[in-house]
Amino acid sequence: MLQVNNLNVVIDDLVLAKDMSFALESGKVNVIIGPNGTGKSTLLKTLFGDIHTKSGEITFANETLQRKQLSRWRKQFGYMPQDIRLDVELSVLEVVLLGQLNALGFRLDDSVIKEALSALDKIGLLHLANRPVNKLSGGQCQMILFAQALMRKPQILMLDEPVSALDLHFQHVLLDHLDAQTKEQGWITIMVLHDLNLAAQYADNLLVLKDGKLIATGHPNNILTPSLVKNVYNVEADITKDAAGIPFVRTIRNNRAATSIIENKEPKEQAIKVAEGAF
Ligand SMILES: Nc1ncnc2c1ncn2[C@@H]1O[C@H](COP(=O)(O)OP(=O)(O)OP(=O)(O)O)[C@@H](O)[C@H]1O
Repeated sequence: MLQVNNLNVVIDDLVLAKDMSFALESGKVNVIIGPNGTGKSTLLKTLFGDIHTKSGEITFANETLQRKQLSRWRKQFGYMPQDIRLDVELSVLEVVLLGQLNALGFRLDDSVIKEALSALDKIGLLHLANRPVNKLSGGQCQMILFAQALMRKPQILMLDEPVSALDLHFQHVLLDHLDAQTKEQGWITIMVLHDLNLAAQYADNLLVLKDGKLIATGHPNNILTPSLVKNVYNVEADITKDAAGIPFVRTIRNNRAATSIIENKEPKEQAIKVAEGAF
């Protein structure tokens, strides 16, 4: 169980976590949703120990996150960041093997290479094994980083918008694989998604953030409602449920661009003046 108690994070006067408390269970896929800039990536980085907390406590398996013991804490994590550029002179296979960096010796064990090749095979990318990663497409890089994260065999796996560059087929390959591995291995998986329908299909538990606050948490079948979507994104939505009770979110166009320009005229002019004053 990963437990977060009364977490507060403030950076440059921005409140990015406000009195946040939640508990995440093993073998479950947890999906964080919320508007841009609301603190989703910051929360992942905070759990990883990358960001100082103002107050609060983060515990996992009877251990509390402490700055003195960061390297030990981080060994429990696999982390696939939002930035998917792979600007290194390495082959795909070498990048996947880096997921096992802690265990690699001077001589590579055949079993480790087989495992990396098998990871690529399972996600349908074995044919890329010897290609240089800096020549891959954005979506291919994202899949390779996913294979690398799986190689770590983490207890807690965090993925920041892991399907942002993927086509429909690979979105489901990645998420199906992630869901199966999470359940099979008993991982705590935490990922950020923007697509509410993917979140509804794959989350065992949704964490809904707004302005640094956890405003709702629970199974998508129970908490994904038109009023939640309106409250979080200021977008109207119809939500229907399929036979399994999984919500399907259809958002409704409302000529927002035209109205928001008129509504925000004054703040926009003020912002231009402030920006001009900076030069
Ligand atoms: N180290 C930092 N220094 C200053 N500001 C930061 C820092 N880290 C994050 N922020 C700010 O905190 C806010 C939240 O950032 P964060 O990346 O957590 O948002 P997010 O919810 O993941 O957004 P998105 O959906 O756009 O990826 C942003 O305004 C960002 O500029």
